[in-house]
Amino acid sequence: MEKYTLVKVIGEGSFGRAVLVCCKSNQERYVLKEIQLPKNQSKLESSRREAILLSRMKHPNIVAFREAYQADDLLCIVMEYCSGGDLLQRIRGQKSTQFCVDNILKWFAEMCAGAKHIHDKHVLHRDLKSKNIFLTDNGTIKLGDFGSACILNSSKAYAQTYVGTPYYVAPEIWDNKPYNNKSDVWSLGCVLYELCTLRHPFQASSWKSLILKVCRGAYPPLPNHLPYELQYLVKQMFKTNPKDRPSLHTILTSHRVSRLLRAHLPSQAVETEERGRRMGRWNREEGKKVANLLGEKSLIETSTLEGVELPKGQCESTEPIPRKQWATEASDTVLQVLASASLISSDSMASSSQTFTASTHGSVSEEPEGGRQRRRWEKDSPERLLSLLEKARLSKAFSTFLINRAGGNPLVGPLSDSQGDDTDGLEPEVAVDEYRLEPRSDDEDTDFEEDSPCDWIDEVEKMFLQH
Ligand SMILES: Nc1ncnc2c1ncn2[C@@H]1O[C@H](COP(=O)(O)OP(=O)(O)OP(=O)(O)O)[C@@H](O)[C@H]1O
Repeated sequence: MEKYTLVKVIGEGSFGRAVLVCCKSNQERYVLKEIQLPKNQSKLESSRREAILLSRMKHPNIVAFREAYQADDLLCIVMEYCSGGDLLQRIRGQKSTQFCVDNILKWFAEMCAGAKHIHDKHVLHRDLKSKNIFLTDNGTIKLGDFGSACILNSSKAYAQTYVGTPYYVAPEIWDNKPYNNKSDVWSLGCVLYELCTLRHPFQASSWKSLILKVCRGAYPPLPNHLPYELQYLVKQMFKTNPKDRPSLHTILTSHRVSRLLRAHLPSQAVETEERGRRMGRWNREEGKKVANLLGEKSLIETSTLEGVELPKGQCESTEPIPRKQWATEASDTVLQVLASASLISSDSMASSSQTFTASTHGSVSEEPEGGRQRRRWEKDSPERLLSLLEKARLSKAFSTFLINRAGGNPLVGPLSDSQGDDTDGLEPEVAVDEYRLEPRSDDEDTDFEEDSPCDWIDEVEKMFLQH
Protein backbone atom coordinates (compact mmCIF):
# COMPACT_ATOMS: atom_id res chain seq x y z
CA MET A 1 0.00 0.00 0.00
CA GLU A 2 2.97 2.32 0.39
CA LYS A 3 2.94 2.79 -3.41
CA TYR A 4 -0.59 4.16 -3.26
CA THR A 5 -2.54 6.76 -1.34
CA LEU A 6 -6.09 6.02 -0.39
CA VAL A 7 -8.66 8.30 -2.03
CA LYS A 8 -11.91 6.73 -0.82
CA VAL A 9 -13.67 3.46 -0.17
CA ILE A 10 -15.92 2.75 -3.14
CA GLY A 11 -17.61 -0.40 -2.01
CA GLU A 12 -17.75 -3.43 0.13
CA GLY A 13 -18.14 -6.74 -1.69
CA SER A 14 -18.61 -10.13 -0.11
CA PHE A 15 -14.85 -10.65 -0.48
CA GLY A 16 -13.66 -7.43 1.13
CA ARG A 17 -13.24 -3.72 0.47
CA ALA A 18 -12.74 -2.03 -2.87
CA VAL A 19 -10.89 1.27 -2.50
CA LEU A 20 -10.00 3.99 -4.93
CA VAL A 21 -6.29 4.73 -4.69
CA CYS A 22 -3.85 7.08 -6.35
CA CYS A 23 -0.47 5.78 -7.46
CA LYS A 24 2.30 7.93 -5.99
CA SER A 25 4.62 7.45 -8.96
CA ASN A 26 2.28 8.29 -11.88
CA GLN A 27 -0.67 9.98 -10.15
CA GLU A 28 -3.08 7.57 -11.90
CA ARG A 29 -6.14 6.32 -10.03
CA TYR A 30 -6.75 2.60 -9.56
CA VAL A 31 -9.11 0.31 -7.73
CA LEU A 32 -7.48 -1.77 -5.04
CA LYS A 33 -9.45 -4.78 -3.88
CA GLU A 34 -8.44 -5.95 -0.43
CA ILE A 35 -9.29 -9.52 0.38
CA GLN A 36 -8.89 -10.85 3.86
CA LEU A 37 -6.64 -13.93 3.96
CA PRO A 38 -7.20 -16.92 4.66
CA LYS A 39 -10.29 -17.26 6.84
CA ASN A 40 -12.48 -18.49 4.06
CA GLN A 41 -10.61 -20.72 1.70
CA SER A 42 -13.16 -20.57 -1.11
CA LYS A 43 -13.25 -16.78 -1.10
CA LEU A 44 -9.49 -16.67 -1.07
CA GLU A 45 -9.32 -18.98 -4.03
CA SER A 46 -11.89 -16.99 -5.90
CA SER A 47 -9.90 -13.81 -5.36
CA ARG A 48 -6.65 -15.41 -6.37
CA ARG A 49 -8.38 -16.68 -9.47
CA GLU A 50 -9.54 -13.16 -10.22
CA ALA A 51 -5.98 -11.89 -9.90
CA ILE A 52 -4.58 -14.49 -12.24
CA LEU A 53 -7.29 -14.27 -14.82
CA LEU A 54 -7.26 -10.49 -14.86
CA SER A 55 -3.50 -10.51 -15.24
CA ARG A 56 -3.86 -12.71 -18.31
CA MET A 57 -6.53 -10.66 -19.99
CA LYS A 58 -5.35 -7.69 -21.94
CA HIS A 59 -8.16 -6.21 -23.97
CA PRO A 60 -9.66 -2.74 -24.35
CA ASN A 61 -12.99 -4.06 -23.02
CA ILE A 62 -11.68 -5.84 -19.94
CA VAL A 63 -10.72 -4.11 -16.71
CA ALA A 64 -6.91 -3.90 -16.88
CA PHE A 65 -4.86 -5.62 -14.24
CA ARG A 66 -1.98 -3.70 -12.67
CA GLU A 67 -0.56 -5.88 -9.95
CA ALA A 68 -1.39 -8.23 -7.09
CA TYR A 69 0.48 -8.51 -3.84
CA GLN A 70 0.09 -9.77 -0.33
CA ALA A 71 0.22 -7.32 2.58
CA ASP A 72 -0.07 -8.83 6.06
CA ASP A 73 -3.28 -10.80 6.00
CA LEU A 74 -4.63 -9.09 2.88
CA LEU A 75 -4.50 -10.14 -0.73
CA CYS A 76 -4.47 -6.92 -2.78
CA ILE A 77 -5.44 -6.73 -6.42
CA VAL A 78 -4.79 -3.42 -8.14
CA MET A 79 -6.75 -2.77 -11.31
CA GLU A 80 -7.95 -0.08 -13.68
CA TYR A 81 -10.50 2.33 -12.23
CA CYS A 82 -13.70 2.68 -14.25
CA SER A 83 -14.99 6.05 -13.19
CA GLY A 84 -18.27 5.70 -15.12
CA GLY A 85 -19.52 3.17 -12.55
CA ASP A 86 -21.25 -0.07 -13.37
CA LEU A 87 -23.95 -0.72 -15.96
CA LEU A 88 -26.55 -1.55 -13.34
CA GLN A 89 -26.23 1.95 -11.88
CA ARG A 90 -26.56 3.37 -15.39
CA ILE A 91 -29.69 1.34 -16.09
CA ARG A 92 -31.25 2.31 -12.78
CA GLY A 93 -30.34 5.94 -13.40
CA GLN A 94 -32.46 5.94 -16.54
CA LYS A 95 -35.64 5.59 -14.45
CA SER A 96 -38.04 4.96 -17.34
CA THR A 97 -36.19 6.72 -20.17
CA GLN A 98 -35.02 4.12 -22.67
CA PHE A 99 -31.45 4.10 -23.96
CA CYS A 100 -31.01 5.07 -27.59
CA VAL A 101 -30.35 2.21 -29.99
CA ASP A 102 -26.82 3.38 -30.81
CA ASN A 103 -25.89 3.32 -27.15
CA ILE A 104 -27.27 -0.18 -26.75
CA LEU A 105 -25.42 -1.42 -29.83
CA LYS A 106 -22.13 0.19 -28.84
CA TRP A 107 -22.15 -1.12 -25.29
CA PHE A 108 -23.28 -4.55 -26.33
CA ALA A 109 -20.67 -4.75 -29.12
CA GLU A 110 -17.96 -3.85 -26.61
CA MET A 111 -19.09 -6.38 -24.03
CA CYS A 112 -19.17 -9.06 -26.72
CA ALA A 113 -15.66 -8.12 -27.82
CA GLY A 114 -14.40 -8.40 -24.23
CA ALA A 115 -16.22 -11.66 -23.59
CA LYS A 116 -15.09 -13.11 -26.92
CA HIS A 117 -11.53 -12.36 -25.93
CA ILE A 118 -11.84 -14.41 -22.75
CA HIS A 119 -13.66 -17.24 -24.54
CA ASP A 120 -10.90 -17.32 -27.14
CA LYS A 121 -8.55 -17.98 -24.23
CA HIS A 122 -10.86 -20.74 -23.03
CA VAL A 123 -11.92 -18.86 -19.94
CA LEU A 124 -15.53 -18.59 -18.85
CA HIS A 125 -16.64 -15.55 -16.88
CA ARG A 126 -19.54 -17.32 -15.13
CA ASP A 127 -20.96 -14.20 -13.53
CA LEU A 128 -21.73 -11.79 -16.33
CA LYS A 129 -24.33 -9.29 -15.20
CA SER A 130 -24.83 -5.56 -15.45
CA LYS A 131 -23.29 -5.06 -11.99
CA ASN A 132 -20.02 -6.60 -13.16
CA ILE A 133 -19.78 -4.55 -16.34
CA PHE A 134 -18.16 -1.14 -15.92
CA LEU A 135 -17.91 2.09 -17.85
CA THR A 136 -14.90 4.35 -18.14
CA ASP A 137 -15.20 8.12 -18.10
CA ASN A 138 -15.28 8.13 -21.91
CA GLY A 139 -18.09 5.57 -21.98
CA THR A 140 -16.10 2.45 -22.90
CA ILE A 141 -17.35 -0.87 -21.57
CA LYS A 142 -15.03 -2.98 -19.41
CA LEU A 143 -15.86 -6.45 -18.13
CA GLY A 144 -14.78 -6.91 -14.55
CA ASP A 145 -15.15 -9.10 -11.50
CA PHE A 146 -13.45 -12.27 -12.59
CA GLY A 147 -13.87 -13.76 -9.13
CA SER A 148 -16.16 -16.48 -10.43
CA ALA A 149 -14.37 -17.02 -13.69
CA CYS A 150 -12.70 -20.27 -14.45
CA ILE A 151 -10.08 -21.50 -16.79
CA LEU A 152 -11.71 -24.26 -18.77
CA ASN A 153 -9.33 -26.93 -17.68
CA SER A 154 -10.52 -26.78 -14.11
CA SER A 155 -11.48 -29.79 -12.08
CA LYS A 156 -14.59 -31.72 -13.02
CA ALA A 157 -16.14 -30.96 -9.67
CA TYR A 158 -15.80 -27.27 -10.23
CA ALA A 159 -17.30 -27.56 -13.69
CA GLN A 160 -20.48 -28.77 -12.08
CA THR A 161 -20.80 -25.85 -9.73
CA TYR A 162 -22.20 -22.46 -10.37
CA VAL A 163 -21.64 -19.11 -8.79
CA GLY A 164 -23.95 -16.40 -9.89
CA THR A 165 -27.15 -14.47 -9.63
CA PRO A 166 -30.41 -16.28 -10.37
CA TYR A 167 -31.62 -13.78 -12.98
CA TYR A 168 -28.71 -14.50 -15.28
CA VAL A 169 -28.60 -18.29 -14.89
CA ALA A 170 -28.98 -20.23 -18.14
CA PRO A 171 -31.48 -23.12 -18.41
CA GLU A 172 -28.78 -25.78 -18.64
CA ILE A 173 -27.54 -24.81 -15.18
CA TRP A 174 -30.99 -25.40 -13.71
CA ASP A 175 -30.93 -28.67 -15.57
CA ASN A 176 -27.71 -29.69 -13.88
CA LYS A 177 -25.58 -29.57 -17.01
CA PRO A 178 -22.04 -28.19 -16.92
CA TYR A 179 -21.42 -24.50 -17.35
CA ASN A 180 -20.21 -23.73 -20.87
CA ASN A 181 -19.37 -20.81 -23.13
CA LYS A 182 -23.01 -20.51 -24.22
CA SER A 183 -24.05 -20.05 -20.59
CA ASP A 184 -22.04 -16.81 -20.67
CA VAL A 185 -23.87 -15.96 -23.92
CA TRP A 186 -27.21 -16.43 -22.13
CA SER A 187 -26.10 -14.06 -19.35
CA LEU A 188 -25.04 -11.47 -21.90
CA GLY A 189 -28.46 -11.87 -23.50
CA CYS A 190 -29.95 -10.90 -20.13
CA VAL A 191 -27.75 -7.80 -20.00
CA LEU A 192 -28.71 -6.88 -23.58
CA TYR A 193 -32.38 -7.29 -22.67
CA GLU A 194 -31.90 -5.02 -19.65
CA LEU A 195 -30.32 -2.38 -21.88
CA CYS A 196 -33.29 -2.62 -24.24
CA THR A 197 -36.06 -2.56 -21.61
CA LEU A 198 -34.51 -1.50 -18.26
CA ARG A 199 -35.98 -4.74 -16.87
CA HIS A 200 -34.81 -8.28 -16.25
CA PRO A 201 -36.03 -10.69 -18.94
CA PHE A 202 -36.93 -13.38 -16.41
CA GLN A 203 -38.50 -12.36 -13.12
CA ALA A 204 -40.78 -14.13 -10.74
CA SER A 205 -41.87 -14.25 -7.16
CA SER A 206 -41.12 -17.95 -6.75
CA TRP A 207 -38.31 -20.24 -7.74
CA LYS A 208 -40.72 -22.42 -9.63
CA SER A 209 -41.93 -19.56 -11.74
CA LEU A 210 -38.45 -18.23 -12.37
CA ILE A 211 -37.10 -21.59 -13.44
CA LEU A 212 -40.12 -22.29 -15.63
CA LYS A 213 -39.71 -19.01 -17.42
CA VAL A 214 -35.99 -19.54 -17.92
CA CYS A 215 -36.35 -23.14 -19.06
CA ARG A 216 -39.09 -22.17 -21.50
CA GLY A 217 -37.14 -19.18 -22.71
CA ALA A 218 -40.29 -17.16 -22.01
CA TYR A 219 -39.73 -13.45 -21.74
CA PRO A 220 -41.84 -10.37 -22.47
CA PRO A 221 -41.11 -9.26 -26.04
CA LEU A 222 -38.83 -6.33 -26.74
CA PRO A 223 -40.39 -2.99 -27.68
CA ASN A 224 -41.24 -2.76 -31.38
CA HIS A 225 -39.15 0.31 -32.05
CA LEU A 226 -35.94 -1.70 -31.67
CA PRO A 227 -34.28 -2.94 -34.87
CA TYR A 228 -35.35 -6.34 -36.08
CA GLU A 229 -31.75 -7.56 -35.85
CA LEU A 230 -31.67 -6.89 -32.11
CA GLN A 231 -34.98 -8.64 -31.55
CA TYR A 232 -33.74 -11.62 -33.51
CA LEU A 233 -30.46 -11.68 -31.60
CA VAL A 234 -32.19 -11.67 -28.21
CA LYS A 235 -34.39 -14.53 -29.37
CA GLN A 236 -31.33 -16.52 -30.37
CA MET A 237 -29.38 -15.75 -27.22
CA PHE A 238 -32.36 -17.08 -25.25
CA LYS A 239 -32.49 -20.40 -27.08
CA THR A 240 -32.94 -22.92 -24.34
CA ASN A 241 -30.53 -25.41 -25.87
CA PRO A 242 -27.03 -23.94 -25.55
CA LYS A 243 -26.03 -25.49 -28.84
CA ASP A 244 -28.59 -23.32 -30.61
CA ARG A 245 -27.28 -20.09 -29.13
CA PRO A 246 -24.78 -18.22 -31.27
CA SER A 247 -21.25 -17.98 -29.95
CA LEU A 248 -19.74 -14.56 -29.40
CA HIS A 249 -17.62 -15.16 -32.45
CA THR A 250 -20.75 -15.68 -34.55
CA ILE A 251 -22.50 -12.67 -33.03
CA LEU A 252 -19.59 -10.44 -33.96
CA THR A 253 -18.79 -11.85 -37.36
CA SER A 254 -21.59 -13.64 -39.18
CA HIS A 255 -24.88 -12.94 -37.44
CA ARG A 256 -27.58 -10.71 -38.84
CA VAL A 257 -26.70 -8.19 -36.16
CA SER A 258 -22.91 -8.27 -36.78
CA ARG A 259 -22.95 -5.37 -39.22
CA LEU A 260 -24.69 -3.14 -36.69
CA LEU A 261 -22.36 -4.17 -33.88
CA ARG A 262 -19.17 -3.87 -35.83
CA ALA A 263 -20.04 -0.33 -36.79
CA HIS A 264 -19.42 0.44 -33.12
CA LEU A 265 -16.08 -1.34 -32.77
CA PRO A 266 -12.70 -0.10 -33.94
CA SER A 267 -12.34 -1.47 -37.48
CA GLN A 268 -9.36 -3.66 -36.71
CA ALA A 269 -10.75 -5.05 -33.42
CA VAL A 270 -12.58 -8.07 -34.75
CA GLU A 271 -10.40 -8.50 -37.83
CA THR A 272 -7.17 -8.78 -35.86
CA GLU A 273 -8.63 -11.42 -33.59
CA GLU A 274 -10.18 -13.13 -36.57
CA ARG A 275 -6.86 -13.26 -38.38
CA GLY A 276 -5.17 -14.66 -35.27
CA ARG A 277 -7.87 -17.27 -34.98
CA ARG A 278 -7.58 -18.31 -38.60
CA MET A 279 -3.83 -18.54 -38.37
CA GLY A 280 -4.21 -20.81 -35.40
CA ARG A 281 -6.25 -23.50 -37.11
CA TRP A 282 -7.81 -24.49 -40.37
CA ASN A 283 -11.50 -24.21 -40.96
CA ARG A 284 -13.69 -26.85 -42.57
CA GLU A 285 -13.41 -25.45 -46.10
CA GLU A 286 -9.67 -25.10 -45.98
CA GLY A 287 -9.34 -28.58 -44.54
CA LYS A 288 -11.49 -30.05 -47.32
CA LYS A 289 -9.61 -28.19 -50.02
CA VAL A 290 -6.27 -29.44 -48.83
CA ALA A 291 -7.53 -32.98 -48.32
CA ASN A 292 -9.02 -32.96 -51.84
CA LEU A 293 -5.88 -31.55 -53.33
CA LEU A 294 -3.79 -34.16 -51.64
CA GLY A 295 -6.22 -36.84 -52.81
CA GLU A 296 -6.13 -35.62 -56.42
CA LYS A 297 -2.39 -35.56 -56.48
CA SER A 298 -2.36 -39.12 -55.15
CA LEU A 299 0.09 -38.10 -52.52
CA ILE A 300 -2.33 -39.27 -49.91
CA GLU A 301 -5.74 -40.89 -50.06
CA THR A 302 -8.48 -38.68 -48.61
CA SER A 303 -9.82 -41.80 -46.95
CA THR A 304 -6.63 -42.16 -44.98
CA LEU A 305 -7.69 -39.04 -43.16
CA GLU A 306 -10.89 -40.70 -42.05
CA GLY A 307 -11.02 -41.56 -38.42
CA VAL A 308 -7.57 -40.15 -37.83
CA GLU A 309 -7.56 -37.79 -34.92
CA LEU A 310 -5.41 -34.94 -36.09
CA PRO A 311 -3.28 -33.03 -33.64
CA LYS A 312 -4.89 -29.82 -32.39
CA GLY A 313 -4.51 -26.98 -34.83
CA GLN A 314 -4.63 -29.04 -38.01
CA CYS A 315 -7.60 -29.59 -40.31
CA GLU A 316 -9.80 -29.84 -37.26
CA SER A 317 -13.08 -30.22 -39.00
CA THR A 318 -12.42 -32.42 -42.03
CA GLU A 319 -13.74 -35.36 -40.08
CA PRO A 320 -16.14 -35.65 -37.22
CA ILE A 321 -13.86 -36.01 -34.26
CA PRO A 322 -16.10 -37.06 -31.39
CA ARG A 323 -16.96 -34.16 -29.15
CA LYS A 324 -19.47 -33.42 -26.47
CA GLN A 325 -22.90 -32.60 -27.80
CA TRP A 326 -25.97 -31.27 -26.09
CA ALA A 327 -29.05 -33.44 -26.14
CA THR A 328 -31.87 -31.65 -27.98
CA GLU A 329 -34.11 -32.06 -24.97
CA ALA A 330 -31.79 -29.87 -22.90
CA SER A 331 -34.22 -28.60 -20.31
CA ASP A 332 -37.25 -30.75 -20.77
CA THR A 333 -36.72 -32.85 -17.70
CA VAL A 334 -36.83 -29.95 -15.33
CA LEU A 335 -39.58 -28.28 -17.37
CA GLN A 336 -41.89 -31.26 -17.18
CA VAL A 337 -41.40 -31.73 -13.50
CA LEU A 338 -41.91 -28.07 -12.78
CA ALA A 339 -44.96 -27.85 -15.00
CA SER A 340 -46.78 -30.41 -12.91
CA ALA A 341 -45.56 -29.11 -9.58
CA SER A 342 -47.74 -26.96 -7.40
CA LEU A 343 -46.69 -23.41 -6.67
CA ILE A 344 -44.15 -22.52 -4.05
CA SER A 345 -44.00 -19.01 -2.76
CA SER A 346 -40.68 -17.27 -2.53
CA ASP A 347 -41.36 -16.63 1.13
CA SER A 348 -40.80 -20.24 1.98
CA MET A 349 -37.51 -20.00 0.12
CA ALA A 350 -36.51 -16.80 1.76
CA SER A 351 -37.22 -18.13 5.19
CA SER A 352 -35.46 -21.42 4.63
CA SER A 353 -32.02 -20.00 3.96
CA GLN A 354 -30.41 -17.02 2.40
CA THR A 355 -27.15 -18.77 1.75
CA PHE A 356 -27.38 -21.98 -0.18
CA THR A 357 -24.58 -24.43 -0.03
CA ALA A 358 -26.17 -27.52 -1.42
CA SER A 359 -24.50 -30.82 -0.99
CA THR A 360 -23.77 -33.02 -3.94
CA HIS A 361 -26.82 -35.17 -3.90
CA GLY A 362 -27.89 -37.27 -6.86
CA SER A 363 -30.80 -35.43 -8.40
CA VAL A 364 -29.95 -36.69 -11.85
CA SER A 365 -28.42 -39.87 -13.08
CA GLU A 366 -26.72 -41.05 -16.22
CA GLU A 367 -28.51 -43.82 -18.11
CA PRO A 368 -27.68 -45.33 -21.45
CA GLU A 369 -30.42 -44.65 -23.97
CA GLY A 370 -30.16 -45.56 -27.63
CA GLY A 371 -26.51 -46.32 -27.11
CA ARG A 372 -25.89 -42.83 -25.73
CA GLN A 373 -25.40 -41.58 -22.21
CA ARG A 374 -28.15 -39.18 -21.31
CA ARG A 375 -28.87 -37.34 -18.08
CA ARG A 376 -32.24 -38.11 -16.57
CA TRP A 377 -34.07 -37.42 -13.38
CA GLU A 378 -34.04 -40.47 -11.22
CA LYS A 379 -37.75 -40.14 -10.57
CA ASP A 380 -40.13 -37.83 -12.37
CA SER A 381 -41.58 -36.89 -9.06
CA PRO A 382 -42.85 -33.38 -8.40
CA GLU A 383 -42.65 -34.11 -4.67
CA ARG A 384 -38.98 -34.78 -4.99
CA LEU A 385 -38.38 -31.55 -6.86
CA LEU A 386 -40.61 -29.61 -4.52
CA SER A 387 -38.73 -30.82 -1.52
CA LEU A 388 -35.47 -29.96 -3.25
CA LEU A 389 -36.75 -26.51 -4.04
CA GLU A 390 -37.96 -25.96 -0.53
CA LYS A 391 -34.56 -26.81 0.82
CA ALA A 392 -33.02 -24.60 -1.88
CA ARG A 393 -31.07 -27.58 -3.06
CA LEU A 394 -32.24 -27.83 -6.59
CA SER A 395 -29.29 -29.59 -8.07
CA LYS A 396 -25.57 -29.85 -7.97
CA ALA A 397 -25.63 -26.60 -9.87
CA PHE A 398 -26.16 -25.00 -6.48
CA SER A 399 -23.10 -26.47 -4.83
CA THR A 400 -21.59 -23.02 -4.58
CA PHE A 401 -24.62 -20.93 -5.42
CA LEU A 402 -24.53 -18.07 -2.98
CA ILE A 403 -27.21 -15.53 -2.42
CA ASN A 404 -26.05 -13.30 0.36
CA ARG A 405 -28.78 -10.83 0.90
CA ALA A 406 -29.45 -10.94 4.60
CA GLY A 407 -33.13 -10.52 5.21
CA GLY A 408 -33.88 -9.86 1.55
CA ASN A 409 -35.86 -11.83 -0.93
CA PRO A 410 -33.44 -13.45 -3.37
CA LEU A 411 -36.04 -13.15 -6.10
CA VAL A 412 -36.26 -9.39 -5.87
CA GLY A 413 -33.57 -8.45 -8.37
CA PRO A 414 -31.79 -5.18 -8.82
CA LEU A 415 -34.19 -4.17 -11.59
CA SER A 416 -37.34 -5.74 -10.13
CA ASP A 417 -40.26 -3.56 -9.24
CA SER A 418 -42.92 -4.43 -6.77
CA GLN A 419 -45.88 -4.31 -9.14
CA GLY A 420 -45.36 -6.05 -12.40
CA ASP A 421 -42.98 -8.93 -12.04
CA ASP A 422 -44.42 -11.32 -9.58
CA THR A 423 -46.91 -13.21 -11.63
CA ASP A 424 -46.40 -16.92 -11.47
CA GLY A 425 -48.05 -17.53 -14.83
CA LEU A 426 -46.54 -16.47 -18.09
CA GLU A 427 -47.17 -12.92 -19.14
CA PRO A 428 -50.02 -12.65 -21.66
CA GLU A 429 -47.67 -11.52 -24.39
CA VAL A 430 -44.67 -13.64 -23.98
CA ALA A 431 -42.01 -14.78 -26.38
CA VAL A 432 -41.65 -18.51 -25.99
CA ASP A 433 -38.85 -20.28 -27.79
CA GLU A 434 -41.05 -22.54 -29.90
CA TYR A 435 -38.11 -23.66 -31.99
CA ARG A 436 -36.02 -24.75 -29.06
CA LEU A 437 -35.94 -28.36 -30.17
CA GLU A 438 -35.08 -27.63 -33.77
CA PRO A 439 -31.60 -28.75 -34.69
CA ARG A 440 -29.24 -26.02 -35.71
CA SER A 441 -25.70 -26.51 -36.76
CA ASP A 442 -23.23 -23.70 -36.80
CA ASP A 443 -19.87 -25.07 -37.74
CA GLU A 444 -18.07 -21.97 -36.63
CA ASP A 445 -19.50 -22.27 -33.14
CA THR A 446 -17.20 -24.12 -30.86
CA ASP A 447 -18.93 -25.26 -27.72
CA PHE A 448 -16.73 -25.95 -24.79
CA GLU A 449 -17.13 -26.87 -21.18
CA GLU A 450 -14.88 -27.15 -18.24
CA ASP A 451 -13.57 -30.57 -17.56
CA SER A 452 -9.94 -31.25 -16.81
CA PRO A 453 -7.44 -30.43 -14.08
CA CYS A 454 -6.51 -26.85 -13.34
CA ASP A 455 -3.17 -25.28 -12.61
CA TRP A 456 -4.14 -21.85 -11.36
CA ILE A 457 -3.05 -22.40 -7.77
CA ASP A 458 0.47 -23.11 -9.00
CA GLU A 459 0.31 -19.95 -11.04
CA VAL A 460 -0.70 -17.73 -8.18
CA GLU A 461 2.05 -19.20 -6.02
CA LYS A 462 4.53 -18.29 -8.74
CA MET A 463 3.05 -14.84 -8.97
CA PHE A 464 3.40 -14.23 -5.26
CA LEU A 465 6.92 -15.55 -5.23
CA GLN A 466 7.85 -12.92 -7.78
CA HIS A 467 6.78 -10.16 -5.41
N1 LIG B 1 -12.54 -1.53 -11.58
C1 LIG B 1 -13.53 -0.87 -10.95
N2 LIG B 1 -13.80 0.41 -11.25
C2 LIG B 1 -14.78 1.09 -10.61
N3 LIG B 1 -15.56 0.56 -9.65
C3 LIG B 1 -15.34 -0.73 -9.31
C4 LIG B 1 -14.32 -1.50 -9.93
N4 LIG B 1 -14.33 -2.74 -9.38
C5 LIG B 1 -15.30 -2.73 -8.46
N5 LIG B 1 -15.91 -1.53 -8.41
C6 LIG B 1 -17.02 -1.15 -7.52
O1 LIG B 1 -16.61 -1.40 -6.21
C7 LIG B 1 -17.67 -1.95 -5.45
C8 LIG B 1 -17.24 -3.23 -4.79
O2 LIG B 1 -16.90 -4.15 -5.82
P1 LIG B 1 -16.57 -5.66 -5.50
O3 LIG B 1 -16.29 -6.32 -6.82
O4 LIG B 1 -15.53 -5.72 -4.46
O5 LIG B 1 -17.89 -6.21 -4.86
P2 LIG B 1 -19.35 -6.37 -5.45
O6 LIG B 1 -19.27 -6.64 -6.92
O7 LIG B 1 -20.16 -5.20 -5.00
O8 LIG B 1 -19.84 -7.63 -4.67
P3 LIG B 1 -19.43 -9.14 -4.94
O9 LIG B 1 -18.11 -9.19 -5.61
O10 LIG B 1 -19.43 -9.69 -3.58
O11 LIG B 1 -20.52 -9.65 -5.81
C9 LIG B 1 -18.85 -2.10 -6.40
O12 LIG B 1 -19.73 -1.01 -6.22
C10 LIG B 1 -18.25 -2.01 -7.77
O13 LIG B 1 -19.13 -1.39 -8.69
